[in-house]
Amino acid sequence: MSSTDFDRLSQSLSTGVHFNEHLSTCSWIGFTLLTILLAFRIFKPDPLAHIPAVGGTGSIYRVPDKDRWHIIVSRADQIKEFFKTPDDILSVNGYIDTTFFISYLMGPTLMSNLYHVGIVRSQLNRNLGTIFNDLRNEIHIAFDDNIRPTDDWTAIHAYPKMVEVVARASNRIFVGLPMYACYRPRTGISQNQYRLCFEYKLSKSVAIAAKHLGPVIKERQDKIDAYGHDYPEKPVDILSWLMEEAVGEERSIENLTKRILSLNFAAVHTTSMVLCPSSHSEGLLIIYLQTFTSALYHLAAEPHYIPPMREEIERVIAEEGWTKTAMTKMRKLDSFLKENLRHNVIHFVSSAGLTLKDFTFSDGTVIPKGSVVSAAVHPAHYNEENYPDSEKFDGFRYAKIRAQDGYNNTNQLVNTSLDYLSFGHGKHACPGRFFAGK
Ligand code: HEM
Repeated sequence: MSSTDFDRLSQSLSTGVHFNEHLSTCSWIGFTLLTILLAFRIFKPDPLAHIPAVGGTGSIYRVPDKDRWHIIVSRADQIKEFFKTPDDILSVNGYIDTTFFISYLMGPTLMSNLYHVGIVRSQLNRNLGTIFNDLRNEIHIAFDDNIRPTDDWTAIHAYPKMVEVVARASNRIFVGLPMYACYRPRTGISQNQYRLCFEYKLSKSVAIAAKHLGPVIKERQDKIDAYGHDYPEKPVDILSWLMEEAVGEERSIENLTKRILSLNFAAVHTTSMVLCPSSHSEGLLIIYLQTFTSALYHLAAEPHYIPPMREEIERVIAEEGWTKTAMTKMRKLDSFLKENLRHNVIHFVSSAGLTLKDFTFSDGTVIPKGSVVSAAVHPAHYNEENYPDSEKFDGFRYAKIRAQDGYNNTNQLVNTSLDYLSFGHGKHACPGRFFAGK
């Protein structure tokens, strides 16, 4: 706009003269620009045109997500390629960040520095034997508090009870007893406050959780300052390991709290239910299914599984006592839980990733940069070659395989494979599955 135009416009605005005229000129310019933009959008070549939409034929297809297309890979050899693709081409974290807006909502370092995931993968898994008694104890009390023995049948809504049990068990191991005490309803903390501790309600929740966690972190920090990281009676829990590894800003109460909340999100909402990485996508009709809740429901539907599992549990405990090793000997129980995840978990896709570069499958299908890609679970879990009579729920399917010579250590709940994708597979396979399996 020239200075004369500008002067004229200012004059018009101040006097009100010719204002409508200017307004209509601006509207025309806006309308023309919009038309050009729309034309570009409509006539721009679609980079995904070569990938058929769901309902067509093809082992790689796309389904509409709420804001983008989601590409699904369904053939076994392509799923194998999918899991082998390096992170700098297919990024799980890129997908999580662009879907859940973690960097925007929780600050950039939560995604750029995933040291808490490493802690689950190494320290937590290495210490499962040490924490086993605390975990068992907590589950015991949580069940007693939530499902009280009665003389007669009592109706219970299983899902909220399981969320509570899993949240308490997880947080006993995440932050230890003093902090965990604030979660306990019997201490007077309201149910609502309790929920805020483990639900993801962003800055307000972070602030509330930090208020509870702050004194615990401070007390531990004082001991570290006085005695170093190996101070006497140091709790064996995730908060201790986070405090050992955190550097710089990550040591702040707020940032440590965010890590704990983030792990709660990963643990609680998957163990009590299954949170598919693409659970956001209404277009995919992703179904949340309660992992252990669905196991309980299945047990109620097929109670003939109860006596053999009970017999096995009682026998193993009589021989071994309640130990982590004893758990590994309960093959029927393990098999039932694994079959439940194979058969009942209808999270249609596993392990979503965002392509950071164009990527070409060996059959020549090009996946353009910026696409979301997932592996389809159904073809893997219902493949007749791997699972004879795959449509049938066979609670002891895996126990029967493990009973064969040389197969004892295979087909366990925590084993992932291209045929079993409930915990994902490959380098990003769920690191919390060993803990969840306990
Ligand atoms: C039955 C319970 C659970 C199920 C079904 C489950 C399932 C999954 C799945 C499907 C993934 C994505 C894997 C991939 O991208 O390939 C995942 C990732 C993850 N899970 Fe779990 N999970 C469960 C319990 C837990 C628990 C208890 C924890 C924490 C103690 C946990 C921590 C994580 C973390 C940190 C990741 C991200 C791993 C990475 O990106 O490298 N999960 N989980």
